[in-house]
Amino acid sequence: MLEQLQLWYRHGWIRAIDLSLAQQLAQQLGDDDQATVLLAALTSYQLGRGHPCLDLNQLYVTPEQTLDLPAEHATLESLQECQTPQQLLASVPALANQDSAMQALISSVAVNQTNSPLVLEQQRLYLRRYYRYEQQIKADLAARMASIQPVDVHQLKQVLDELFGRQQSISWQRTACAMAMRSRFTIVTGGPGTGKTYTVVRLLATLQKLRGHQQPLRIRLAAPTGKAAARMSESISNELNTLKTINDVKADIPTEAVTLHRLLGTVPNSRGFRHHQDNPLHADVLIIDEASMVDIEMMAAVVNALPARSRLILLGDKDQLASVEAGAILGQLCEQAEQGHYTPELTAWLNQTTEVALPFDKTDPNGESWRYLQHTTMFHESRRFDPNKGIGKLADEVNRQQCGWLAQWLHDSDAMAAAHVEFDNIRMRAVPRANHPAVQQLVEQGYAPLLQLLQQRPDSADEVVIDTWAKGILKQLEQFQLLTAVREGDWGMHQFNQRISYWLFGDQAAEHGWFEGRPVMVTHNDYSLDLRNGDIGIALRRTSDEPLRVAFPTAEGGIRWLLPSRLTQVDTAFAMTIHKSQGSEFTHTVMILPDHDVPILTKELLYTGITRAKEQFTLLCAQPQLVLKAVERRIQRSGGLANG
Ligand SMILES: Nc1ncnc2c1ncn2[C@@H]1O[C@H](COP(=O)(O)OP(=O)(O)OP(=O)(O)O)[C@@H](O)[C@H]1O
Repeated sequence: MLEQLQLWYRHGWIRAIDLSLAQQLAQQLGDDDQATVLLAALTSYQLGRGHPCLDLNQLYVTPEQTLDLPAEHATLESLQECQTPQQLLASVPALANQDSAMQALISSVAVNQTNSPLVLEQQRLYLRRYYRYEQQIKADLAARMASIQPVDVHQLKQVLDELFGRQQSISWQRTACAMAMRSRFTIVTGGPGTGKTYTVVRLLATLQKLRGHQQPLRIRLAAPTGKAAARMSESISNELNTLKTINDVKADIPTEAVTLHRLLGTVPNSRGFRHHQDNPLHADVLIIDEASMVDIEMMAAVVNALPARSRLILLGDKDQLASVEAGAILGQLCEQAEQGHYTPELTAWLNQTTEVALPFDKTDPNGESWRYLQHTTMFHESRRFDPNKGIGKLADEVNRQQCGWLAQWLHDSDAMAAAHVEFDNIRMRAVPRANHPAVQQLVEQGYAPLLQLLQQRPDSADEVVIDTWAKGILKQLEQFQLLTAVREGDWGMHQFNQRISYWLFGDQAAEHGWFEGRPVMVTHNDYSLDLRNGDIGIALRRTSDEPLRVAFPTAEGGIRWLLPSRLTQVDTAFAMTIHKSQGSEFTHTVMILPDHDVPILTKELLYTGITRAKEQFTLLCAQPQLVLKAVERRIQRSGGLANG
C-alpha cells in the first residue's frame, strides 16, 4: 500500500506531505493498521483540495469523484502504473467496505485518543488540528446565536421605515436588517449585485441608531483578500454617499476595509496572530465580505479574536466555489437558505417589524433544526443583472441546474442573440482545439488595449506620472480575462499563459521568464512582502533604461514597485483558473472548458466563472454536451460545521 502511495506521489497524484504522514504513521503503527495509514494519507490529501475532513460515506459511494483521482492531468504512464482509489482501498482487507473501515479506525490507537493525530466523528475523519478549528467555530457560533439581544421593536420599525420606506411587498433587505438586530451572528447571502453592501450600510446605520445613549459602536470591516477589501471599501463609501437619510449616524459608519490578516495582525514566521482570546479585537461589530472565500483556519482565528459580546456578520455568495484552502464554511452554514426554514417564533417577531408578513413557504414549524438559518437571509433579486437577460439569465439557469434553455443557448447562441437583443452579451464559441485561431483572435482583441497602454510609458521621471500610468494598466487588466477550469494540460491555465504570452509578445516571452507587460498573480501569502495569495501585479519598466519591476496596487490606492527577483511564487495571469478568479470581476470574462470531462467541472465552478463577468461573457468549449453534464454535477462539501 505504501509503495502505491509512493507511486501516486511520484506521478503527482498526491503531495509530499500526504505521503510523509503515511510513512510516519506506518512507522508508529506497524503493518497491522494499514487501514488507518491509508485513510490518514487520504485525509491529508483531501485537506490539500480544500476539504477539512475525509468523508467516508462519500469515499465509499464515489471514490474516484470524491478524491478526484486519477488526476485530470494524469499521464498514460501513471495510469498504467498506479492503482485507482477503488483498487487501492480494495487492496487493504480492513477497507473492503465502509463498516469495516469505520471499525478499523475506531480500534486504532491513532484515532480518537488523547492527542492522537486523527479524530473520527460520525463518518468524518479529521487531522486533529482541523477538527479543533471546526469545533472552535461551532462552539463560538452556537454561543453567539444563543444570546438573543433585546430590541425595542417599535423604534426598530421606525428606523427601518426611514431607511427602506414603507413596503408593499416583502423586502428581504429589510428582513436582514431586522434579523441582525437581535443576534450576535448574522449571514447575508446572495449573488452578485443583490444588494448585500446596500443592506449592510443600512444594517450598520440601524445598529448605530438603536444604540441609544451609548458610545458609537466600534465597527470593523474586513475581507479575505486585498482586492476584496478594496472593493468593499469602495462600495461602502459609494453607498454611504448616496444615502439621503440617517445623517446623524453616518459618521459612525467606517468605510475602510482591511484584509483579515491585517485585522488580526500577522506574526512573522508563525501561523498565529497578534489578536486572539487573550488580546481580543477592539470591535463591537465585525463585518466580513466575500465570506465564501474564508477558510476554516482563518475563521477559527477570527472567532478566537472576536470578543463574545461582539457581533459577527458574514456577507457572501453561498453558491460560489468555496475557499481554495480547506473550508466551504459559508456553503455549509447556509446550504438550504433558499427555503428560509424560519421558526414560527422568529417569523412572528420579524412580522412585528414590518407591515408585510413573511411568506408562508419560508416558515417551518421544525425550523429549530436549521440553527444557522435562523440568522440567515438570502437575497435573490439582482439589481445588476436581470434574471431574464444575458449574464443574469445564464448564471441563474446554471445555478438552478436547469438544462432546457441552456441546451438551446449552447446550440446556437448567435441565433439567440440575433433574435433577442437581451442575449447579445453572452456568446458561446465551439473551439475544437485549445490553440484554435478563434481563441487566438479573441485573446488578441481582448488584450489589444493593454498592449497599447504599454506603449504609452510617460517620458517623465515624475513618480506620480509613472504611478498613474501603472494604475491605468492595472485597471485595464480588469477589462478582459481568460478563465480556465483546469490548471494543467492543453486546456489548462499554464499552457494558455505560455500560448498567450507568445501570441502577444512573441519570442521574447518564450525566452525570458520575465518581460514587460507580464501580469502575475501571487500564489502564496508572503507576509514579509505584504503580498497575499491572489494579488495581481504587472511587470513594467518605470523608465526605458531602468530594470523591470512589478507594480502592485496598494490598499491606499497607490503603487508598490518590487523587483521580480523578490517574487518567488507567482504565475503569469493572462489566464487564471476560475478558482483563483473568486472575488474579482472583469468587464469581459471568457471561460474556456477542456475537451474532456473532469470531476472538477461542476455547476458551482461554472456559476462562479459566469458571475465574474460584468458586461460581457464568452464561453469557449469543444463539446457543449460537457457543459450540460457539468451543470448537473454539484460539489460535494465535506465538513461537520452544520451537524450537531
Ligand atoms: N433596495 C434597493 N434600492 C435601490 N438600489 C439598490 C437596492 N439594493 C441594491 N441597490 C443597488 O444595486 C447595486 C448593487 O448592490 P450591491 O453593491 O449592494 O450588491 P452586492 O450584493 O453587494 O454585490 P457584490 O456581491 O457584487 O458586491 C448598487 O448600486 C446598489 O446601490
